[in-house]
Amino acid sequence: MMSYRTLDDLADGQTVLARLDLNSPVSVGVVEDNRRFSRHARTVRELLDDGHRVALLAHQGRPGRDTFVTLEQHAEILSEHVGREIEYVPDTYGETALTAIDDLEAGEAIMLENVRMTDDELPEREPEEHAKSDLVQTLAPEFDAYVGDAYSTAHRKHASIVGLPLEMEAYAGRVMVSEYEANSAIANREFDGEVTMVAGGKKATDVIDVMTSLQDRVDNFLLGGIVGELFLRAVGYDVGRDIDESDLYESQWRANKDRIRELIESHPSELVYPSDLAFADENDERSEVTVADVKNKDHDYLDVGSDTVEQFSDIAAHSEAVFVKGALGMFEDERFSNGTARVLEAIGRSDCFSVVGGGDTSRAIEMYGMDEADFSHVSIAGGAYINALTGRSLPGVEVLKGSVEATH
Ligand SMILES: Nc1ncnc2c1ncn2[C@@H]1O[C@H](COP(=O)(O)OP(=O)(O)O)[C@@H](O)[C@H]1O
Ligand SMILES: O=C(OP(=O)(O)O)[C@H](O)COP(=O)(O)O
Repeated sequence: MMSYRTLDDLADGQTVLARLDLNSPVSVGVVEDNRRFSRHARTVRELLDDGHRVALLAHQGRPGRDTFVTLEQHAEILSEHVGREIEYVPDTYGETALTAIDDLEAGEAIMLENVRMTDDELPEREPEEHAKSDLVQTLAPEFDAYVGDAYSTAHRKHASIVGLPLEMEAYAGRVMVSEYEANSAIANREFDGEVTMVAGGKKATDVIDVMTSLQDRVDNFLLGGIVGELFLRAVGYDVGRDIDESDLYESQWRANKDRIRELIESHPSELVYPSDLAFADENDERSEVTVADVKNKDHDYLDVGSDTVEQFSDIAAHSEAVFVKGALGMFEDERFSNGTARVLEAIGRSDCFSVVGGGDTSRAIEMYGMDEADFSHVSIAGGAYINALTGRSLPGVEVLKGSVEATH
């Protein structure tokens, strides 16, 4: 359990600065709604229903990227989820922002401007350093309390994540609590029965970080995606290749081949390889082949095959806990969704403790008609989820634990 204060400890009638993570996909300048809005809406709605005066702080993208936009659309989307109007303020901590904060009435919320549009936010610095910044020194005195809800940014030492809570009475929001407790369960090995991890997707280096860290805590690593292709290569089945101009296969092989070989040598029985794969045949339809029958790299193998799905589903169904990082196939193309969707369904049907992490992978749940409630927890974090799985520190969590005496 994380030692922290929560909204249950917040006194009545406070002026609250709440840091959310509403960082979203942006296509041609349009911010896409996603589960980060619905999740953070719970914290915001609770603060408003309890009569607090609320200013929201969040970020979008990074300078120089096409996802780096204002939070005007975020305020509109969040208002829909909260069911109350949240006024967008095109300023973060200047006079316009301070006036808007001062004008807040009980039960009202405003959305301050993208905090990454300030100079103080982004440099990775120690909390004590960030606490001295203009951003922190200007905003902190305007509020009674800081609510840290941005779990999916908690791996960043940014001013609004680690500086503000050092200068204010800090509380963990509902997203922070649920994400931290679910995602840390595997690192703390809170299970007696079999623990299984679905290790897939295209960010192989991240996944291999997790596998290396959890190698003594996980009983079955179900290998798929590019991760599965890399492990198959290490045992003599070189079936993978870079698709189009992507450099996801060869570069991640070079970067990880030694660690892959170390895992194979130290934990051979925990590694469960795909026994068959799927590809698009000459009619552009899904076709399957056993790994042993792949003669040369004449296809892009974009999913695990049906025999693999059956084996993985059975292992997952008999596990006490299952953690998912990365998809088993290129599920966005329905022809290659079988691995990801069928194994997720098997996990959802079982009574195991299940956590699905990663922005892309967790999207498969809605895409294939599953319900988030089928799983113990569906994380909205990517990097922070990796840190939690590997037991690495989350500065945004540590500062909440340290800033006030523990009450939980
Ligand atoms: N065999 C494969 N080849 C290429 N891409 C794959 C393959 N299998 C899965 N993927 C891709 O992996 C992505 C999901 O994994 P990843 O991005 O690593 O995880 P997340 O973003 O959920 O943390 C999906 O977008 C899927 O298209
Ligand atoms: O989307 C985020 O991280 P994620 O892609 O690891 O989930 C967070 O908002 C952090 O964003 P950043 O990786 O630009 O610091």
